[in-house]
Amino acid sequence: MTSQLGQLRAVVSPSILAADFTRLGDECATVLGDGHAEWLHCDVMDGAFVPNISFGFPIISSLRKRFPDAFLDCHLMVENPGKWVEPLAKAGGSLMTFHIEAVESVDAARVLVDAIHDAGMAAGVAVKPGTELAAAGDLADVVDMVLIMTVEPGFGGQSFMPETMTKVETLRASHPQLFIQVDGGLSPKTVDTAAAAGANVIVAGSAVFKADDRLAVIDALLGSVSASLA
Ligand SMILES: O=C(CO)[C@@H](O)[C@H](O)COP(=O)(O)O
Ligand SMILES: [Fe+2]
Repeated sequence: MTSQLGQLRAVVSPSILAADFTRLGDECATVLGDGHAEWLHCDVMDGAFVPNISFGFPIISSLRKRFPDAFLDCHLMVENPGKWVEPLAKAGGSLMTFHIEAVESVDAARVLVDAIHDAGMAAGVAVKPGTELAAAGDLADVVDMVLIMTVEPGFGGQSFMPETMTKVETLRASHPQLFIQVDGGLSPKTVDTAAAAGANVIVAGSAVFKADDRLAVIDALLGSVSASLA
């Protein structure tokens, strides 16, 4: 399958969970744009699949209105993800990533991937740190991206789990062109480990939004991945 995401390249996706929600649009404007971040990572949590509630489609829809050209990378930590394909597409999501743990079977996941594509979005599948790669790996030929969680989903600001890198290495060895995203605890200190393992999409919340120089952090993350891809 040809990925909707284009050629393999370094991507940084700042996680808006770490932004100041009272001025979310202006926060996003500080990281988006030429030579800055291409994507915005939007963590949707339902308080059931994960023990936290974050934000939902009205926020995504507002971001779409303010940033018509932004790539909205939506990480759905929700039960019954199929229910949310149409609302997310309507809100303007560019990519919908669902958790393999939230679907009944690989066959059900394939149906969901088709629905996401039919709704005009790219499709991603995520695996928690304790979940074997196998089920999501089976989908690697039909999705546009696989997300290997590097923390337990639910909260920002946690520590990167290096033991998850074996999954990234295995996936990269079998899928040289696949977009592989890592999410949780990524910073200029941990990115080299993820980049060397084969990740090309780096989600970073705290490391970007809590930094004095956000663009310098984004540059450092992009530089690490670009060097590994070269
Ligand atoms: O999906 C999640 C957490 O569940 C992440 O996207 C976090 O928002 C990343 O935050 P940092 O670890 O980079 O602060
Ligand atoms: Fe996330």
